[in-house]
Amino acid sequence: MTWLYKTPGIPDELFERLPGIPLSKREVRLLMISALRLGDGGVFWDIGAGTGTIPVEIGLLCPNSPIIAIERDEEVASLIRRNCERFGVKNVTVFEGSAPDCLPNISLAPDRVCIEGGKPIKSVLQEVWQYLKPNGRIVATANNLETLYQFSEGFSNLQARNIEIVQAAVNRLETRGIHQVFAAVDPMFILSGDKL
Ligand SMILES: C[S@@+](CC[C@H](N)C(=O)[O-])C[C@H]1O[C@@H](n2cnc3c(N)ncnc32)[C@H](O)[C@@H]1O
Repeated sequence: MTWLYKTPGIPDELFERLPGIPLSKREVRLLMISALRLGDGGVFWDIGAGTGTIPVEIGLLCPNSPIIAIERDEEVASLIRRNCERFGVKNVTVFEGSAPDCLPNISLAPDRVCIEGGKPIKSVLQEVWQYLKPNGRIVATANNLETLYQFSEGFSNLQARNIEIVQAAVNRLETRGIHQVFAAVDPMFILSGDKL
């Protein structure tokens, strides 16, 4: 099946999933994409690409951008390839490796980076910063205070500009038994910062 709509925000259930492999929920994904401030043609790295929702969405939005999806798990890397095929995305290269160690092997320097995996966090951030082009931008996600703090401190130490942190709280209406209840979608912190 090829997804034909141009607006981002593909419904979660349209992606192929693997048990236990996380997926950024649609509403959170939209905030991440917005925070990236993409331009078609720029090089994009997604570190810890998981199910591949971000490379798929960005591949559709920016068909002229080289997109590198970095994923340490071989099975998950294959899942990303299948999701790209499913949505007809042709400009994603899946790079199997563990960040930060694998990053020097990527030949194209990025204009935009999304950090969703990799430890220690500060080493990943420092390594990415070295490769990030001038006027480049990093967006990182955190679902706990420790990660939030490490990214926040990491951005400050690197003297990133225009640091922003947004905490999204999204609730979806669900049917539970005889009731319609609002269920929280994984609360997420979205951090972003620019390199001069
Ligand atoms: C939270 S998931 C990303 C989900 C993704 N946002 C999506 O919606 O499809 C994080 C992924 O990072 C990968 N990962 C964790 N540490 C990594 C590392 N050091 N290098 C590369 N990938 C890593 C995990 O295998 C996992 O698939």
